[in-house]
Amino acid sequence: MNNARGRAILMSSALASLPRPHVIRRSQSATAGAAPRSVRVVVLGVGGVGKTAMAVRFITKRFIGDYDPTLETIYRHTTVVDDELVNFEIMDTAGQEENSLMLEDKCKWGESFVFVYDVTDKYSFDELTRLKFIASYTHSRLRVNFTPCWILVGNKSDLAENERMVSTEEGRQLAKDLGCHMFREISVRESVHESGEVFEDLWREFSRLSPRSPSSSQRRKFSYRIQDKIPVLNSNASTCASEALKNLGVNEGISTLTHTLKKQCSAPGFTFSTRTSKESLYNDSNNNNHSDDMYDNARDIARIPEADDEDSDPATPPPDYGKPMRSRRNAVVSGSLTTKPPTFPRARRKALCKAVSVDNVFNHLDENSTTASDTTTPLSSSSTSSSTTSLNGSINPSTNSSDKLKTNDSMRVRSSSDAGQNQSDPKKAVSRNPEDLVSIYQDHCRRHRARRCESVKFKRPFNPMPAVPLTSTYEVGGF
Ligand SMILES: Nc1nc2c(ncn2[C@@H]2O[C@H](COP(=O)(O)OP(=O)(O)OP(=O)(O)O)[C@@H](O)[C@H]2O)c(=O)[nH]1
Repeated sequence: MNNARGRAILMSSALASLPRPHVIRRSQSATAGAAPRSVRVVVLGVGGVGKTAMAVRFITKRFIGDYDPTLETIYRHTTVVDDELVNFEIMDTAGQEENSLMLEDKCKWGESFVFVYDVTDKYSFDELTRLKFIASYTHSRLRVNFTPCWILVGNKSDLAENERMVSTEEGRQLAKDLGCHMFREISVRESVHESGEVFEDLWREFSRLSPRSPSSSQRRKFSYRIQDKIPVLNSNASTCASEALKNLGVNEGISTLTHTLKKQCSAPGFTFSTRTSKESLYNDSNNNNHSDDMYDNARDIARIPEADDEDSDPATPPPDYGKPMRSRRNAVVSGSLTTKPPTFPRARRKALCKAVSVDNVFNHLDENSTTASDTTTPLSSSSTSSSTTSLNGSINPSTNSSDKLKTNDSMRVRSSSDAGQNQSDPKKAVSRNPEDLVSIYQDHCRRHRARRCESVKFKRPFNPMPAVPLTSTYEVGGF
């Protein structure tokens, strides 16, 4: 009996001397089962200073070597800072955006701000005074229960030795003059950790300044306008999207997709964020080209007849693809490729809202080829990741699209009275061959990119996709 007691005492003292297990301490709300605390960060700076590179480095630890001007993107990334789970929402703004009203909207959305300049570019340094003024002024007019954190970052310090135009001292002085809480000089290219440290320091300072998170009603108030327009990427979205496209045998678009991660998927109908409403965009005088593109692409793919569409037959009711989606607001990106188009007026929404798999396209082809009618039957031909199994292994990823069907006309199915004509006209015939669908899809990618590049708003140089499948210069992944 005494022996047993002695052993128990020995064991408990041995256990007590063991190191305590590392416990991730969460904020009170997190332990209570609620979401981790979060902060919304807006990264501002002129084009090419490395905003996207910095955000992607923080999230993926990888460096983007190429430059592709950003459209807007919001990244969601959850990580542990000082034993606390933090959810970062990082808005990577377009450095070439010149619309200051849009900028005000973004500033209202943000809770903390990172101002980035390039140490080899004096202009990017000087511009920050204006950007900081807009951000400060916008925030001073809001009634919010938090204090934003401001950080000034000088990037590309690896080039400083030969090309520096802004000294470290000047950077520090500007941070002081602008009332920034911190100043950092970093090289996103050379250092894996410096980018992360910027965001981690920002979180520390923000949680010191504002121990309580901004209320959700406050957040919602500023979210709707912005998040309806800007795609949201969860930090594993790019991998899923690339995989889905690869499984479909579509190489084209993958490099854009992974390259940007950031930037919107160039494939028409494939949108990362589906919270875009055509009506709301149209009502907003600041926005036009982007919404037009999204609308046109979705319409092109689904072939929804328009009143002013030459080929459309107004008497033909839109096809019923099932129950329309109720609320786009709930359709936040969940990290996978989605083909849900933007919200349209009810009649079009009915036709557009259901993502149609490649299998369904084949079914439609079967149905329509047996229907005797003189009308053009609209078809939807976008593909979801769920459809990939049917094509797995059956598509050669290195298919050259140049000798495949090219025009959008091939997306239509004519009635049986046209069938003979279609057979003689390869452009109008619809092949059951999945490779043809891939080439049609690739063609859409190309046209979409061209249209977007022509957009005056974003001032993007025209850079058509080569017909040869691209190999990415780097890989984004590891989320
Ligand atoms: N040498 C060097 N190049 C960098 C560094 N950070 C980014 N770059 C390069 O700078 C270029 C622009 O980077 P981005 O991250 O696309 O710039 P951005 O500020 O997002 O530009 P916009 O999208 O136009 O707003 C890319 O070619 C990057 O590879 C760095 O620390 N050192």
